[in-house]
Amino acid sequence: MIRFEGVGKRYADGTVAVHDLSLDVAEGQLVTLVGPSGCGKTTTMMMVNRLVEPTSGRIEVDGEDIAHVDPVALRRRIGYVIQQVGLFPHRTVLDNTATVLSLLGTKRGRARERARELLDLVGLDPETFGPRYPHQLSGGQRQRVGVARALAADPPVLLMDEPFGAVDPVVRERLQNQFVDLQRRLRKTVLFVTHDIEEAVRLGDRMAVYGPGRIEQFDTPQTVLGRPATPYVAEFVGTDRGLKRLSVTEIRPEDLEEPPLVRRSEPAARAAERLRAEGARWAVVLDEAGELHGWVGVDELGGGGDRAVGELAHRMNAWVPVGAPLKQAFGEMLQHDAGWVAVLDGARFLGVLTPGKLHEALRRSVDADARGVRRGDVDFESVADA
Ligand SMILES: Nc1ncnc2c1ncn2[C@@H]1O[C@H](COP(=O)(O)OP(=O)(O)OP(=O)(O)O)[C@@H](O)[C@H]1O
Repeated sequence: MIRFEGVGKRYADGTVAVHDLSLDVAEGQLVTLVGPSGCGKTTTMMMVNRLVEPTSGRIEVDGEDIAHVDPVALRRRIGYVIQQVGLFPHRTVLDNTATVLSLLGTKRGRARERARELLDLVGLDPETFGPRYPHQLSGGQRQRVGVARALAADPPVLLMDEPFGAVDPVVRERLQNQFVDLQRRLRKTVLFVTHDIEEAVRLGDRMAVYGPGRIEQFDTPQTVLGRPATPYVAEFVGTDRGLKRLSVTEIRPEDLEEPPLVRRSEPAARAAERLRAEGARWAVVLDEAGELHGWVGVDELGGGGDRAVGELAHRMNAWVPVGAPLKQAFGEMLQHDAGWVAVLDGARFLGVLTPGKLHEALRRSVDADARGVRRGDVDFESVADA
């Protein structure tokens, strides 16, 4: 959708901001451009909507060489969100959002209706926030208006230059999560500039790591963190890149361990006998529908006679949905002081994730057929009642 072919930019004073850049951004992908200050990220982005003209190479948007496209027509297809949101101070939030549509000739009533939809889309109640003026909003809310406004003309391409840079870390994380949700639905082609490695990792389908004037690595966050291409990238992503990978690797069903299982309605003594024969010391307790009820120790079952397992079971609060990041599973383990977490698909129990399996999943994330993966030993000893 966006293609850079040997693109360079030398400013009039001789500064080479971008040197021989080649990069392909596929349709519907979000690519983060990350790197230290002054490495050419903003210049790269501004060449796409022709606010800056390249001095060499060519840039295509949707197969068209943009050097031959009228800049105004080009910008209509490209939403632009910047850190200094640039809202009109004397216009309401609703009018600010509708501005682009009005400029494009949309009738006033329709433009305002669409603006309401857009505010709703970015999580701002149009009734509450529409009539307000920009100074009556928090920084995070202003940024959301900026996103709504950029989406107004429904452009297939979005350029975002440190859009969440000016807000505090808590608000920034909320904006990021919300934007991830939005992007999942809208599937725009997005170039997103940031100097925050966490943000680049969290948001990007792919990330381009910039060194001075050139790209050092262009790959998925998992690969950049797991296999930095150069010492420069390794240093840039940080010594805690292993931890960062936990937040970008999802739990898959094949990562899971199958623990011993008992039914809630099973008589305790019979369950104990069966589990002892299997050499298990505890088991996960499921109800009749296969949903997680809790866990129980074999010794507790042993004295239970005819009572149903369910009466003796402990509740299990350490669980995560399948597809959640490994970081969330790790967090649950720590919070509940548990040696494993249950993984659910909706309410259905799928299996458990153990520290060993978590380690395997991390390896799998960079190399699907990693050889020599150590089998994780399940440490059922350390299960604690949550
Ligand atoms: N109009 C200009 N004239 C001359 N040099 C410029 C101009 N704009 C940018 N530069 C220089 O080009 C280089 C790249 O700037 P650019 O803004 O693209 O970097 P960046 O990676 O976006 O930085 P930051 O993260 O600080 O925003 C810098 O050395 C900058 O000083």
